[in-house]
Amino acid sequence: MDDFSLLPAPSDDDAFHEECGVFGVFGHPDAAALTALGLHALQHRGQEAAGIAAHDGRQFSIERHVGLVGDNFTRKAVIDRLPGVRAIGHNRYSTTGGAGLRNVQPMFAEFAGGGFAVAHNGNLTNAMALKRELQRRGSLFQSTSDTETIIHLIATSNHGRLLDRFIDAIRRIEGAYSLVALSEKKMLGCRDPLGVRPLVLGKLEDAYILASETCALDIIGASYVRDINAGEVVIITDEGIESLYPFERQPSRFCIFEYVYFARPDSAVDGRGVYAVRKRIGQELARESGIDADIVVPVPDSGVPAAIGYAEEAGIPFDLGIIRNHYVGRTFIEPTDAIRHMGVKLKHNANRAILAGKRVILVDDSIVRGTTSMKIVQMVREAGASEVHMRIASPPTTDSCFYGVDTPEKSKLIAAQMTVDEIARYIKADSLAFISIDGLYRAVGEAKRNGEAPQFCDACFTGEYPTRLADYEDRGKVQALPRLAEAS
Ligand SMILES: O=P(O)(O)OC[C@H]1O[C@H](OP(=O)(O)OP(=O)(O)O)[C@H](O)[C@@H]1O
Ligand SMILES: NC(=O)CC[C@H](N)C(=O)O
Ligand code: SF4
Ligand SMILES: [Mg+2]
Repeated sequence: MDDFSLLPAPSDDDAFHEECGVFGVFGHPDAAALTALGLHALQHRGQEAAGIAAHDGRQFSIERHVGLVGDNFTRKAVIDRLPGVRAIGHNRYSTTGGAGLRNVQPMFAEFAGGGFAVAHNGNLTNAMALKRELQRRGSLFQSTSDTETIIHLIATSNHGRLLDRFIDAIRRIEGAYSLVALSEKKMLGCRDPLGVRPLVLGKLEDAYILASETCALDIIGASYVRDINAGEVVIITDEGIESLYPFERQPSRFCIFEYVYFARPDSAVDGRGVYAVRKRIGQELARESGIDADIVVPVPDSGVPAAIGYAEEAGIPFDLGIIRNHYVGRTFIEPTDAIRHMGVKLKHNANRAILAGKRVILVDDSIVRGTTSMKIVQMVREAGASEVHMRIASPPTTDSCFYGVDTPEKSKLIAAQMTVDEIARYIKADSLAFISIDGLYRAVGEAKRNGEAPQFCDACFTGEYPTRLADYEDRGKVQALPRLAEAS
C-alpha cells in the first residue's frame, strides 16, 4: 500500500508557518559550533527540531534533537561530539511527514562509497510517487519525510561517482529544494531549477559557508559572496569551489512570500534586502489604498517594516499601539479548552495610551484564516480606537503552498471563501485592503507581474503553481497513515 503521509500535512493552526533553514561550513576548526550559531540565526525558519552532522576526515557524527537550537546545541559537550572542519545543519518545520525524531534532519546514509548527510529546505511535489517506485524496487524507508527519497535515489542510481548519482537523483525530484549535503570529501549546495527557496554562499577566512539567508553569515562574521543560482550545484572541496548547471536553464521563480514574511528583515535573499522590500510594500499599500487616519500601527513583529513604509508615504505618524510578548513560543498551548476559547491575549496586547480616541490604520503582513486580524481589531477597538482600518502587505492568500511552507488547506483560507468586503465584515474592520499583486511586484523591483511568465512563485496568491503537483493530483489513491505511530 502507498503512504499518504508523504503529502504535506496541512497545518491545523492559525497562520502560515515557517519552513526550514539550512547551513553548512567547509574548512573551519569550529565547524559544528559555527553551524550551531548559523542555525540559531535561522531559528525563525523552523522551530520543531534541529540537527547537525559533522565530518572529521575519517567519520561522520550526527546530533538531532526535537526543539530549539539554543536548548540543544549550546553545550560544549554536544559540540565536542561533532568534531571536524566540515559540518552541515538544519532547522525543521515539517511539511511532509510528522514532527517526530525519525524525520529530523540532516538525514544520513551509509552508501557503498561512503557516508552522506543531507539537509533540505523546501518540499518535493513528487516524493510519494518516487517513494512507491523505490519501495517496489526494495528500498526500505526509515522516515516519512519527502527528503529521504533523495537518499534512495542516490543509492539506487546507475551512475558511478557520488556527484553523478546526486545529479541523477535531483533530476528526478520535482518541487522546491535548497539542499546542503556533506559527503566524505565534499560539501554540496544546490537550488532547484526554479530557485524557489533561497541559498547563499559566504566565506569565513578560508572556509566556505552555505546558508538559507545572509543573517546566518552575519552572526559568524562571514562575508557574503553570492546567491547560489536557480538550478546550480556547487561542489566545495579542499581544492576550492566548482559549479555545475545540470538542468536546462529557465527563468527563476523565487518565492515572493520570503520577502513578505518568512525571511528575516536583516537578510538579503535572492539579491534583495528584505527590510527595504517590506518598507516599499508599505509605501505601495499607502499609495494604493490610503485613508485618512491619526496613526499607523503595526501588528508586531512581522508587520513593522511595512507599517513604517506606509506611515512615511502617507505622512501619518507611526506608533506602537500593539505590544508583543516575546516569550510566547510557537509551542505555547493554552492549558484548557475554556481558556483557549477566552481568546487570551497571549501574544499581543493593546497599548491603550496610544490608541484611545484615534483613527487607526493597522498593518499586518498577511491574513491566513483571519483569526489574528479578528482578535487584533477587537483589541484595538476595546482600547478606545474610534476607527480601525486594516491594511495587508500581501495579496489575499487564496491557495496552499506545496513548496515548503506549512499552510492550511485551501478550504481553511479565508480569502478562498470570502471577498475582501466579506473579510472586512468578518474581522469587524471599518475598512480592509490588501496590496495588489502588481504592487507587490513593484515593491520587489519589477514594473509589474508578467502574466505570461511570472518572475516569482506567487502561487498562494494566484493559484498558478510553477511545477506539476504530482502527489497532490494522486491524493485520492493512497492510504492515510504512516505505518509507525509517531510521537510529535
Ligand atoms: O489570519 P491568521 O490565520 O490569523 O494568520 C495571519 C497571521 O499569521 C502570521 O503571524 P504569526 O502570529 O504566525 O507570527 P508572527 O509573530 O511571526 O507574525 C502573520 O504574520 C499574520 O499576523
Ligand atoms: N519546511 C521545510 O523546508 C521542510 C523540509 C522537508 N520537506 C521536511 O518536511 O522535513
Ligand atoms: S506558494 Fe507562496 S509561499 Fe509557497 S513558494 Fe510559492 S509564493 Fe512562496
Ligand atoms: Mg503575524
